[in-house]
Amino acid sequence: MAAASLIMAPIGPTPRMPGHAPCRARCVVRGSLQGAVVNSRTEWLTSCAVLSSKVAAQVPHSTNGYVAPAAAPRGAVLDLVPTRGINGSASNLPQPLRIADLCPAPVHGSELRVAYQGVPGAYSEKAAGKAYPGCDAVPCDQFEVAFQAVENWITDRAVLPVENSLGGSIHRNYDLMLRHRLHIVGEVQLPVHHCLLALPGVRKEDITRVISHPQALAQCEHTITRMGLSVVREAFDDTAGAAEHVAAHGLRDTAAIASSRAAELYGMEVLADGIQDDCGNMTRFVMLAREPIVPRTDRPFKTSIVFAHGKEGTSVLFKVLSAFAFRDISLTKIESRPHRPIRPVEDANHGTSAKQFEYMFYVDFQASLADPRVQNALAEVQEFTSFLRVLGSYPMDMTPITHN
Ligand SMILES: O=C(O)C(=O)C[C@]1(C(=O)O)C=C[C@@H](O)C=C1
Repeated sequence: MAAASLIMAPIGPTPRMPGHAPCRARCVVRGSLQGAVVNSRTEWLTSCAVLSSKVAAQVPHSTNGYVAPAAAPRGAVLDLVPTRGINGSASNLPQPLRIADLCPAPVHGSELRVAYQGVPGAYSEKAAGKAYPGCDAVPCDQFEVAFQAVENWITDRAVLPVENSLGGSIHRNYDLMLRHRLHIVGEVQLPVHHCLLALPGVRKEDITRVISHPQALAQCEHTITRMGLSVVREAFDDTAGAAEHVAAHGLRDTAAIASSRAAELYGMEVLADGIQDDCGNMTRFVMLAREPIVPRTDRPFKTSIVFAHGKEGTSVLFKVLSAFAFRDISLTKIESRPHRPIRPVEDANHGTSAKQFEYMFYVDFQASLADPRVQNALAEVQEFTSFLRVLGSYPMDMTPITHN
């Protein structure tokens, strides 16, 4: 266990943030409901509020790492600032903690609050329900906000997409996992079945524009072309948000790619069903928490790590991968992301100097951190690398997938 505890050490629990409310705090609703105080969870949900951040260094024209759409401002935006002390008093002075504030996050199921990116009807909301049946799914307007919601004790978990069988990795979430101190505690795979939605009475011939999440547009690219629609495609924050936008603005020349649940929620009609380019279209989501779970060996586990090449020496990537191969540990995924600083490379023979990208490597493998083979492999990997972090060791999603 020595290797594992050494590696896990820098990722301690996230402290409860002073000045932030525990889960059931009252919150200020901004936007069109500015100044209103949400008194109950029901009011919160019916206001269809979307958690919004004061994200430091936020890129103004980029959402989810994609080029921003010409999106309408959200109607109601929920800020993370509590209006009252944690005990409900009107004072801004720090209030003493009560027993209730110290209650651990509820275990699996009811009352667990789970952050997801998007609005109700988004696939991520469905993934949150699959991961934690009966949970309170809390919509967030950006991935970053979902991370902050967990870190600041607004929610107990976040469920976020990391890869899709057609579109590949959702890089933004890989970068955010590195920047934040949350732990992967599980994964869920969700079949993604897209529909083309329009306002009631609108025909396919009326449509000149299709809007959706960039991943959804990419997943339906060929089908939309094959349907012979002469449309421009525009990126939107999330699939259900695109449907909500068409409905809210009465856009009769615009269709949205979203789920059939989004159609029901926003009063849209399904013009075409199952428009994803592959009927096996699937997105993998990870569940994130403030604390890691205790790894076990009595069921299939996956472990996700990230490391940086960094140290001098050759064949680092080869050596790292060999550490797993020699121990018969199957890798399920490897992803590389550029990160700063870019390294200057001198060529002594030609007297030139060039700059080379440095990378973070994300690796998933099919074994538990409690397995001695994994602990030995990681101890070895630490020898070759300048940075190593275990993002989580968690049960694999083994539920049979049914595509409808
Ligand atoms: O927009 C949504 O509905 C989402 O949940 C986001 C998202 C994604 O980020 O990939 C999730 C699943 C689908 O692959 C399409 C979009």
